[in-house]
Amino acid sequence: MMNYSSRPPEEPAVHAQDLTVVRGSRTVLRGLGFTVPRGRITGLLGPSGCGKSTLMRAVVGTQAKVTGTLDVLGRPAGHPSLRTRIGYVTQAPSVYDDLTVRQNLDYFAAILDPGRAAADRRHDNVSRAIADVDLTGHADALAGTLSGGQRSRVSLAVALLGAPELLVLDEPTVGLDPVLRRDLWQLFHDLAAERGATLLVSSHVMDEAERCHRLLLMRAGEVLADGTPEALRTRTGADTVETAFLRLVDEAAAAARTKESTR
Ligand SMILES: Nc1ncnc2c1ncn2[C@@H]1O[C@H](COP(=O)(O)OP(=O)(O)OP(=O)(O)O)[C@@H](O)[C@H]1O
Repeated sequence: MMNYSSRPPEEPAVHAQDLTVVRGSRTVLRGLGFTVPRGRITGLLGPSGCGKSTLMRAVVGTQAKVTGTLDVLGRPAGHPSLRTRIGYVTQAPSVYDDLTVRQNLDYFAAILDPGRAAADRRHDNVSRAIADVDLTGHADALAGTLSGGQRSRVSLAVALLGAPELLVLDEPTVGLDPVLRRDLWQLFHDLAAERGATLLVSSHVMDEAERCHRLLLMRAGEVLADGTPEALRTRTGADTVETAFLRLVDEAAAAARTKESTR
């Protein structure tokens, strides 16, 4: 089941060009161009409603009305061959409340890696995924009796089962206490460094930006900036990514005003 990619790091995990998404009657993402490097943690940051979840849905291939170029792991987004190569955790935990943590994992493991011959490997993978998210002590608890943060971690464990090359995590640290948040970020770094996984992690908490290798800063359906936290701070002369973000918003507003006045 361990099938992490050994492709050269220069080929990005995600490449988007002129990416546009319409939801209902609204254009939610407008002409985005960006890349997500392999084996790194890319943070997708921006205020609520700016389009982070929509972008993630497009990357994993579940979003309708996507136009432009969007290549994921060398294939067009949504290609059937990508299904087992991508792990996706939505904001709403997708777990069965009437099953224990281990039974939830056993169920998904049986779909990913079926057959009696794989029973030992499934057992090992399930135990590893439960340990990865620090739920070994709760393995026999019913998911319905867990806290919100614990249920989110069960969802994350399910996504880790297939050892995906690309992990797309929509606000994975919402509702977690500082210790768990720190531990989860440590896990993300381990997954990137030790297993070569690529992580695309959304958050609207700017202090999480500093934990990412690279950032895509979004606002109102557009990518404001793309770079390392350090480069973004340096470029804007800011002490924090939050201040850098605010300066970039001001810059973008000033540029829009200039464009408007020269029409
Ligand atoms: N089904 C829909 N039909 C029309 N518009 C939608 C639909 N779902 C979301 N939107 C709009 O798309 C925009 C982007 O939503 P999205 O959920 O991608 O934002 P987000 O940055 O992930 O927000 P949050 O941080 O609150 O989860 C929002 O303005 C939202 O109102």
